[in-house]
Amino acid sequence: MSVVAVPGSKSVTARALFLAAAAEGTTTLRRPLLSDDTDGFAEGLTKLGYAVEREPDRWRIEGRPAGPAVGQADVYCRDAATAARFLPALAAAGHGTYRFDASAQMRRRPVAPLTDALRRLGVDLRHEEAEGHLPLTVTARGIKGGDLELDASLSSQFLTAMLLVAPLTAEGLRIRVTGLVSAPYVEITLAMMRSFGVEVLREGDTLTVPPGGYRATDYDIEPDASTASYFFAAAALTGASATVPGLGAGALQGDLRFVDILRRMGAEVETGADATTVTGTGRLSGVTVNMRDISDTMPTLAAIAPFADGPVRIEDVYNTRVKECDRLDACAENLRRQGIRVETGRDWIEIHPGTPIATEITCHGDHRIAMSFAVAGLRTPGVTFDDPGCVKKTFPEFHEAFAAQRRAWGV
Ligand SMILES: O=C(O)C1=C[C@@H](OP(=O)(O)O)[C@@H](O)[C@H](O)C1
Ligand SMILES: C=C(OP(=O)(O)O)C(=O)O
Repeated sequence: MSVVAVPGSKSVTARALFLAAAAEGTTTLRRPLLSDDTDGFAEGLTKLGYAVEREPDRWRIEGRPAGPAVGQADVYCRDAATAARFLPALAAAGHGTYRFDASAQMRRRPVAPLTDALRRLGVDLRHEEAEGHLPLTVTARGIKGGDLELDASLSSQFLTAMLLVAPLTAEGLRIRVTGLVSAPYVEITLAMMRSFGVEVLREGDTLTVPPGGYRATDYDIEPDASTASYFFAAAALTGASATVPGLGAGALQGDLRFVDILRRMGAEVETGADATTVTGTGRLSGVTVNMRDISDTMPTLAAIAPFADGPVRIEDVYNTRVKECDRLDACAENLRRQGIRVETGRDWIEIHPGTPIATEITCHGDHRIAMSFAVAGLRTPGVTFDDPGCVKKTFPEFHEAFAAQRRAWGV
């Protein structure tokens, strides 16, 4: 058995930072993720005037339920969609002029359903260049609240942003949601809002959030389940065993369900109260899976798919085309260059069994493409990367940690 220390969850860290900023009192976050996305998020809060004190394993944030402490700020969200989508909502609840910009990669990703929702609530918001994309400026005078319809078919993050800000509005929000993707991320949002004192009422597709009520708390960040997928997949692929403490039956993140796919493919999976173990059995069968709920782990599965004994078909993942890159195309391109037969459609990919040849992986600046193909590289000596450093978005030490794990496994 090999115990793998996986860094903190990006999604939980980003939400905890927002909630801490919005709460009455001082919050301590334990074991936050230290990466480019979360560093960008924390820096964004600092720019908005929140006091964020950072020691490596403990961040302290002073909350301000009235919104940002400064009247003007310029926030650079880097590659982080959590920052680019959650922080403008937080800023809108304050009073001032706040500009948000991001990297070229993040500028290409959509924010329209969020910015439309804010505008419908009366927020003055201007896009500087392309409509529905960063850069944008919010001229905030608080949010009154009310009823909203929200299309979450491109990203659940638009819904999370509106849910998180809802208690800061004067009257609260009632949101009717359509087309939701990545639904488990909304469950993380609701569970964490509850930890900070706010209960959301659910009736079918409608979520009602009362005004007020966030309270500071001490909060432990669980390990990142999407990051854990690389170690679980590596175990399944090589016959090794990976135990990730801190991700057990009570974990918040839907991406832990990736192990159910590995189990269907032949791996042994044990889920304990506070840890999950995957052990490879030497068998990896083909599978057809719907990954709408857990699409950050689509590249993990796609990269190891050639080693299955039958085709691997992944369905209902259109929104992976609007992530750090077009992930369906990036997976297909790299697999084809490795000599693997691949078919793709609007929202699916099918990968046939084969023996990948060593090539340079084109990462498209996407951490998940790099980490996924590093896993598959366990069975393809000589794989290299055009941009290995792109892993900094969520796991700056990935290559070193993965190499150390490999030595521990002897693979
Ligand atoms: O809310 C979140 O923290 C996230 C939601 C998901 O995005 P989508 O809802 O855009 O699929 C996920 O892919 C992303 O990495 C993190
Ligand atoms: C899609 C991702 O990130 P985000 O949308 O938070 O930028 C990811 O981490 O795979």
